[in-house]
Amino acid sequence: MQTVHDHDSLKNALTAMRADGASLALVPTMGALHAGHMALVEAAKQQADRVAVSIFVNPTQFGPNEDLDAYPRQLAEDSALLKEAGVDLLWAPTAEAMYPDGFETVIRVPDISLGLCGGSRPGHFDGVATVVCKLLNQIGPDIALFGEKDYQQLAIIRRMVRDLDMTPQIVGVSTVRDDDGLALSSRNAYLTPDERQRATTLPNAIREAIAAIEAGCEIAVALQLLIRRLSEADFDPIDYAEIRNADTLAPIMGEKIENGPIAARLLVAARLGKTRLIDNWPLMVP
Ligand SMILES: Nc1ncnc2c1ncn2[C@@H]1O[C@H](COP(=O)(O)OP(=O)(O)OP(=O)(O)O)[C@@H](O)[C@H]1O
Ligand SMILES: CC(C)(CO)[C@@H](O)C(=O)[O-]
Ligand code: BAL
Repeated sequence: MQTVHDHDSLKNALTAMRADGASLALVPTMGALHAGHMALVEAAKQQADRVAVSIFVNPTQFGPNEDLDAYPRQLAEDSALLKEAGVDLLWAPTAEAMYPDGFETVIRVPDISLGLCGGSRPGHFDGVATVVCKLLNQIGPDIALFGEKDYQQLAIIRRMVRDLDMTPQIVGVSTVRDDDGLALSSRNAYLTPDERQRATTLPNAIREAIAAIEAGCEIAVALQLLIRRLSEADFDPIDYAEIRNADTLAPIMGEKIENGPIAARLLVAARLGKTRLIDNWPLMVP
């Protein structure tokens, strides 16, 4: 595996990797790799001849009071994992390489960024869309893979790529979970042992709400029960618990469904201690 930190080395590495006409997949990450990231790498290997992974803790997607400084950074361990997994290229740009002096362009995908994580993390998705656009331009992959755990992010990237006529195919990968159902996330490392146990309330409450809705319970009632269960497990604040159209992310809330059942997603974000957890699950709204 070749590891590069600057644009000239990246260009040379890509030219060599592409010389035989090989197809290329990109897996963008912020590092602190876990089995969720490695599932993206495995899916990438199935779908392309060569795999590139980027690791960049992107400052522009963190709000002023968020965890940019605390975010885990472990390039040596990450690099060993990627090498072991058969990754061909690790792109780990410096902040200066990504954002040179005078950098000012912003990519905004305004409607899909409204609400959900975009509501509780103002500006977050401008930072994500801009850096993903740059990563896709820098690497020029045939496909790029993203986790469904960050469902709104995936929808925003799909829309950006479509709107800007970008060529990579965007592939979504199912959420990888621990045995007890908690979605893997680099931020789970912030949880105390006690919080880690209580964190399972999040996927459990989501699945219960979905079972209730699919059995005919009113959406508003099921969401109230979900919020109550999270509060009882000391999640505070609960940033959102919403049901959205699975494709467009348009809200679905108590209106009469004319052409039901429709494919939807129940999405939740809530804080447990100092850790903000997100999760989402598919459902059919009858
Ligand atoms: N449990 C998971 N299953 C599948 N994909 C995942 C999972 N966790 C993260 N990913 C995906 O990996 C990519 C890189 O994510 P990132 O580096 O932010 O990791 P993370 O664990 O989501 O970290 P964070 O704690 O910041 O949310 C994203 O496309 C993300 O959706
Ligand atoms: C897509 C991404 C790598 C952009 O910084 C980040 O938001 C992430 O890790 O999900
Ligand atoms: N996994 C999404 C990146 C973030 O929360 O900033």
